[in-house]
Parts: sequence; C-alpha cells; structure tokens
Amino acid sequence: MLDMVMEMITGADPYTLAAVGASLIVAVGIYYLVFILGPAETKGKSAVELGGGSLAREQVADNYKAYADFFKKPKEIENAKQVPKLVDTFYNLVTDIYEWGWGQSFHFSPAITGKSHREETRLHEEHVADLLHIKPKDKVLDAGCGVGGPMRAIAAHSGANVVGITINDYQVARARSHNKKAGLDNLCEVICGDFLNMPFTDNSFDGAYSIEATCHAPQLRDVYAEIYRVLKPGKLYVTYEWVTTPLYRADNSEHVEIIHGIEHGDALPGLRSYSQVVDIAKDVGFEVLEEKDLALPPALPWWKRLKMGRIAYYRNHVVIALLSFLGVAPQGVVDVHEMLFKTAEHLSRGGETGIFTPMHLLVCRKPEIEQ
Ligand SMILES: C=C(CC[C@@H](C)[C@H]1CC[C@H]2C3=CC[C@H]4[C@H](C)[C@@H](O)CC[C@]4(C)[C@H]3CC[C@]12C)C(C)C
Ligand SMILES: C[S@@+](CC[C@H](N)C(=O)[O-])C[C@H]1O[C@@H](n2cnc3c(N)ncnc32)[C@H](O)[C@@H]1O
Repeated sequence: MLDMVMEMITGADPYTLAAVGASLIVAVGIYYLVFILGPAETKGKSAVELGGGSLAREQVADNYKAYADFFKKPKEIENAKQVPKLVDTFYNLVTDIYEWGWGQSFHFSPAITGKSHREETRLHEEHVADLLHIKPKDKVLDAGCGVGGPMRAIAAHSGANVVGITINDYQVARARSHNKKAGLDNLCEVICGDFLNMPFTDNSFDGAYSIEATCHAPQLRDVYAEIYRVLKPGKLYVTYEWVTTPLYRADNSEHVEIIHGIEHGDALPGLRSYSQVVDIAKDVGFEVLEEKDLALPPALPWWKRLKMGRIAYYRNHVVIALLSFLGVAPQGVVDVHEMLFKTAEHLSRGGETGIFTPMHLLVCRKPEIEQ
C-alpha cells in the first residue's frame, strides 16, 4: 500500500502534487476547526450535529424569521397568548448551539477565582437545593428545566426526586437522554408542558425552583400563581430571576438599547424590574423570606466568561458558516448564531453597567395557612 502511495507521489507532476498537498491542508484545517478545536465547551454535541431542535432542517430559516419578527418590539407584543409558542420556536433554534457552546446548564453563575465554569455552575445550582432544604424522597419541581443540567446537580446533591417541565419537546428528549447517561433517571423526570398551566395537582410538591426561566412568561403573575398552587403549604420556592436593577434608567437611551437587545436575543416579552418580581410574588400569596441580587460584589462578574469567549464565538461563526455553506448545517443557523453573538454583547454590557442581573434571588414560602 505504502509502495503504491510512494509511487503515485514520486510519479506525479509537481502541479498535481501541489494540488493534493493543498487539499490535504484544507481538509486537515476543517477537521481541526470542527472536531478538535471545537466550541468554547463541548458537551455531548459536535458542530456537525447542530440543527433546529424538533424542526425539520428546511423549516429553520422561516422559523428564525418568524421568531425575530415577533420579538422585534418585546414591550409591545400584542398577542401575549402566542409567547409560549414563540419561546418554543426559540428553543428549537438555540438548544443545540447552547449545548455546543455553553454546556447543559442554560444559565449564568457568579465567577469564582480558581474555579472552572463547570464548578461555578454546579455551586450555583447546589445553592438552590440548600436554600430549599430538600432531602431524599422529597418531590421537587423545576419550572423551565432546559436540558436538565440543574436538575441533575440538584438531584445528585440532595437525593430528592426532581420533576422538570419545559415547553420544548426537543429539550425533553435531550434531558431524558442526559439523565439516563448520568445514571440519574431514577431521580429525574421530565415532561413537556406549559408552566403557565401545569398538569400537576394542587399541593403536590415539597419544593419548587426556577432558574432563569420565568422571564419568558408574558405575565409573571401566572407562572408564580401556578407554582404556588402546586406547592404544599409551608414549602419553599427558590428562583433566580432576570431583572433590571435599581441602576436602570428608562430615560437613558443606552440603557434602553441594552435591555431591548437582551429581550430580542433571548425571547423575553419585556424584562421586569427587581421590585416588580418581589411585588408579584407577594401578590400571589407567597411570603418572601429572602431577596438578593447574587451578582453584586463581593461576587465576581457573571458576564466574565461571556466576554472572554468572544474569540471563540468568532471561530464558532466561521465553523457554522462553513457547515451551512457545505449543506451540513441547515440554512438559518448562521442567522441564529449571529443573533446570539449580538445578545452576548448586550448581556455583557448589561452586566458591566450594572443595570441588569440574571440572578436576582427570591426565596418564597407558601404559608401554612393560606391568607
Ligand atoms: C437564561 C437564558 C439563557 C442564558 C445563557 C445560557 C445564554 C444567553 C446567551 C447565550 C450565548 C450567547 C453567545 C453564544 C456564542 C455566540 C456561540 O458561539 C456559543 C454559544 C453562546 C455562548 C450562547 C450560549 C448560551 C448563552 C450564554 C435566556 C434565554 C432567558
Ligand atoms: C434559559 S432556559 C433555563 C433552563 C434551565 N433552568 C437551566 O438553567 O438550564 C429557560 C427554560 O424555560 C423554559 N420555558 C420557557 N417558557 C416556558 C413555558 N411557558 N412553559 C414551560 N417551560 C418554559 C424553556 O423551554 C427553557 O427550558
């Protein structure tokens, strides 16, 4: 075999040799970009597998257009009833890219010196379990569970049974497969449904949490009321909320532009302020035991990783554009990636200016005796 190759090489004219050499270099370069260098953090997804979730590949471009048009003016969304459907579309479009470029937990965490992104994420998730005081055999709700990164950490840390709900059926399939691989499918269950109208009986959970998910609700009151309904009296609900902080000024055009950019790139029907979320929690009947922006010092910037990743995102963009050009990735994925690229910029600016936080903590209790 080797003899044959040597003969081909020594017998070939210099032009053929140069062409073969150049093709080899390009092929090795593409392989290196896509498979070796890969994304910022590869977690069970490779670039060649990027798709549109439950959408057929030819539907991706049109769905992106429908999404982008709908969330153009988030604060003026006329038909709030359509929001969950468009949020579902959003997660069909972004779930693969999130897993590929971020990991299995779709949220931010305070940076911690000397800790990896994975460790910071796990600690931020275990904090929820600790605040809930949950124990083995408890039944806990994860409202807006994504592909289940937090549920696995919380189940493993506490031994409790976690039931997750997400509007997106592609995420259900991903979460179930990850649960099985992690050997946690005995503790973690995932269903597809709307957290504004959950298929669970009243007073049936020993605890509930939501991590960076209720911001997708057109009316926060509706999701809080549902969580209140399914919680047993005396039990706790912990949430990490996306909100504007006291530093946000509605008459500052830069602030307005940043918040609008965050809403548009993250399927949000209008961000709420930190004080609104507390008022709404109290309004639906919760006692608010603790309220705190976990992003404030001494916590280190949650947006650090987002900002530091910029070079990797350029590289990801090249990889996605190439795969789309070759017909491997569906049409429209490049636009989705570009939208995420822009939202990363808006999120970082929201963090740097201090006008936005993705981790406004609320610890709420459903009273033993309802008022
Ligand atoms: C809570 C929500 C999602 C929070 C984050 C998990 C995601 C918000 C923005 C996302 C990303 C932005 C840039 C992408 C980058 C261009 C790409 O190359 C790799 C993936 C990103 C880093 C992506 C990863 C997930 C986010 C950080 C919302 C939606 C309420
Ligand atoms: C940013 S992801 C966070 C996922 C998960 N909490 C995590 O931290 O990895 C938001 C999640 O909320 C879910 N979600 C949004 N609106 C929903 C709705 N109306 N009903 C159920 N889930 C919803 C999305 O499907 C997604 O899983």
